Amino acid sequence: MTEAEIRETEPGSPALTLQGVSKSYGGTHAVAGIDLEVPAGMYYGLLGPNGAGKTTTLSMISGLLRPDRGEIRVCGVDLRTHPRDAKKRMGVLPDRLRTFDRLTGRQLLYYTGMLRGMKPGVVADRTADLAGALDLGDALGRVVSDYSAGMTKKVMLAAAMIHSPQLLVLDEPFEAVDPASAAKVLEILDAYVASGGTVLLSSHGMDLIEKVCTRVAVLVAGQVLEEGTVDEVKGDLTLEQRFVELAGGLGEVEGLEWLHTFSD
Ligand SMILES: Nc1ncnc2c1ncn2[C@@H]1O[C@H](COP(=O)(O)OP(=O)(O)OP(=O)(O)O)[C@@H](O)[C@H]1O
Repeated sequence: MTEAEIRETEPGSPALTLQGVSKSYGGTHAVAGIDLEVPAGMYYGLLGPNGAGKTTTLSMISGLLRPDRGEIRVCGVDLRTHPRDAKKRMGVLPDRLRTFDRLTGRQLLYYTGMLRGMKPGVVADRTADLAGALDLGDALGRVVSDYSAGMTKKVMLAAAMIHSPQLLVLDEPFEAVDPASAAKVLEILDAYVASGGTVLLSSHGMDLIEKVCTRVAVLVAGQVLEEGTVDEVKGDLTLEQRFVELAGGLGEVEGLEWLHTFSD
């Protein structure tokens, strides 16, 4: 497919679909046959308590893990049968900040651009734009292993966006990012979504999800317990209250009385 064809996703056609997707690790059913449809041109939130299967789901979507069963389509392209076509439509910020951290920020973005088949001049221009927008200018000459957690996240976000994909898959994009930088990243993402891009994000920040997402899916124990617009899912509650309810409520904390008797 040509770049022009790639850009021409029909308005309203899904940016991502999952059908019957499952993944087990030994005896642990991390993701148990989920269906999801993420419409194009919106923020879509994937929520769930610790261990619910969010990272496993995002890793399968980004092609880092192979599902045991089920089908994943990125802008209509089957990830299993056409992985290159599907992956070039996607930019990914993985959960753990594993990257080629012996490279400088500039080298990492150059390397990413080359892997994406971009022209060096375009990579250089976009690197300058992204570094300016994300306040990374001074850091580009330093190796990524010397970055703070927030700076690493920002340079990896820049790497996810450099080839202007149709879908951004972001696992906890704002964790460790300071509020001023987070506001800037959101501004960039808002403009991206307004121009038809799709952001699938996983976050434990309920306020953020409630503020930016049009639709959400709540994953609990590897299954989609609830899916819909934010208003549909939260009903009369806040999204956080609804999340706690779906995750099984607060329960009583018992058996930690020893914590209240201090040792010498
Ligand atoms: N590599 C692995 N090997 C074995 N079990 C795993 C592996 N990765 C994840 N799991 C298990 O799969 C389940 C889902 O984990 P996953 O990391 O997808 O959850 P999550 O929703 O992203 O959690 P969190 O919010 O804590 O990041 C958990 O029970 C976890 O222990």
